[in-house]
Amino acid sequence: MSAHSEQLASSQLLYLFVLWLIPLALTIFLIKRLFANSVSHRNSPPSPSKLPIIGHLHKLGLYPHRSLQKLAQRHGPLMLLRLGSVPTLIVSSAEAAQEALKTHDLAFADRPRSKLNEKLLYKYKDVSSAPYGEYWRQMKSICVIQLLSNKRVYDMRRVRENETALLVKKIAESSPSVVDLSDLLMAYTNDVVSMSAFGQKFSEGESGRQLRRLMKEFVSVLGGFDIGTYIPRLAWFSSLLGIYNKADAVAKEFDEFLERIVDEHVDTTKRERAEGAEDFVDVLLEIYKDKSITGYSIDRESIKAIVLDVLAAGTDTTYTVLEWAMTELLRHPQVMAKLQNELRSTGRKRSDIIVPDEYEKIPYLEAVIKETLRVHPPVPLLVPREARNDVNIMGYEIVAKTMVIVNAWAIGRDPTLWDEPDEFRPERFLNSSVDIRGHDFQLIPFGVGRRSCPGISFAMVTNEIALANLLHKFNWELPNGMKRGDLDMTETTGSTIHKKEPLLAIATPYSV
Ligand code: HEM
Repeated sequence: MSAHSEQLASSQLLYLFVLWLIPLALTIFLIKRLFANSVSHRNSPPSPSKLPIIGHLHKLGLYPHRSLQKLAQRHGPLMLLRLGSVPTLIVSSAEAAQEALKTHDLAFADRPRSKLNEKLLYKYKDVSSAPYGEYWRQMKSICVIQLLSNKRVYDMRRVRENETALLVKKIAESSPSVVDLSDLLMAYTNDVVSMSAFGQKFSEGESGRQLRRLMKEFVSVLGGFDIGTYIPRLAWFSSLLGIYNKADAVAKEFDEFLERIVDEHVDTTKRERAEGAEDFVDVLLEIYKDKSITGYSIDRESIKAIVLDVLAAGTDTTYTVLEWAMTELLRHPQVMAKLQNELRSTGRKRSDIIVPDEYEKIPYLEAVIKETLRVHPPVPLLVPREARNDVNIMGYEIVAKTMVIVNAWAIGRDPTLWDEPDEFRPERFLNSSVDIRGHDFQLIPFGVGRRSCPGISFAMVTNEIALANLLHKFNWELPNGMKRGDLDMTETTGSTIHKKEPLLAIATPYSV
């Protein structure tokens, strides 16, 4: 979802606030030094100099993945920062990521708590923020086995095929005018996710309008910066800004929306069931009614929390890949031409919707998507973890409750792992076994281990079918004589990184 401007405004306001704290912090720092006793330190990872109260918060800047990469180049692949009062381990190399996420997967399998997560995510009853433990294990296994397994994702192919056909139709009808690809791709991914989750579209009708507005507000509040998370005694400032009241209001309205969805599914006569497959709410209600399916019961709140997770974790992230892939293809016409040749050389009819799947692999298409995930991982710092106990990692002692941030963006651009890491060159994946499923630590856009993303297959097939058809059926150029070097690559701020300016392009239907 796009909440760019709100996120930017709130980030900038908070950033100014953090800057205002610097003189205060410096004064306290000097006073403390005057009275300081020598303190014994454990063998902690290297840490840049910090300020009292805010610690290293001021070093994050508007693009933390970039600032942290620069810091790691000076201080090493394991750094210990203090974000306010929160000790935070920053992991910036493939080797360190393997140590943290594989060797010590269990120790780092928790998520940090925050007041905003608590308010917006049903008191941590969703999968992504749930504390590590039995409840999380049950919810995660419902996602992995019941909702997002390869079989379920395959069974839901009609939704993807219909939405892809619609996307192609919209673009063909707009030709030769300029199309806002960002807007179209966001509508496509959001509709695939919401149709799969509960059989309704984001882009249509009154309920779609409400959902679009709600998601925008939800992402803006959840992705915004809450100083109270890092400096609890300054939580009053977040209250003053109205952040917590806003979170309560959004949570309440979202809950009413999800209640209605669940009610409509309970009373199947009230809704037209999508042809063919069940949606996620149907599956969750079956488990709710019959605990023998999973061996444990779930309540109504868990159903709503899982659906909310799917919307929050699945829409923005999936769309971002398509937007950056099309941006890079427009910047690299020779890559686009090579992909089009591959797609068009197989003797398919122009009107057919191409459905790449496990039976029909399209190697260069896969390579383009992997390269996009390497250069533009949608969630560059993954989702923060938290140490469940004291851990010794690469000779350093990490204390329980330390937050862990893995800079997947920096790892994907590490020159010791990748030739010309800033270049978009899908060929690097053609004769390589490096994959995105969390076994190759130089490419981990979906995370690794117990807490890794359960939506990989869903996201990959949703992106592959759309990209294959956009490139098979159309030739693309930039509008108004724009040169490819002029394409604005500025990123948005926030936890999921989009292109800041919408991607505009002209499509011409391809004819043999
Ligand atoms: C390109 C698309 C996507 C990307 C890049 C992505 C990335 C991620 C990342 C980095 C994590 C945290 C992993 C970790 O801590 O190791 C995550 C977790 C998660 N993702 Fe995704 N995701 C995507 C799509 C999806 C989709 C489509 C769904 C659901 C339909 C989904 C559902 C989740 C859930 C529920 C979690 C929490 C897992 C847990 O805490 O155990 N994601 N995702």
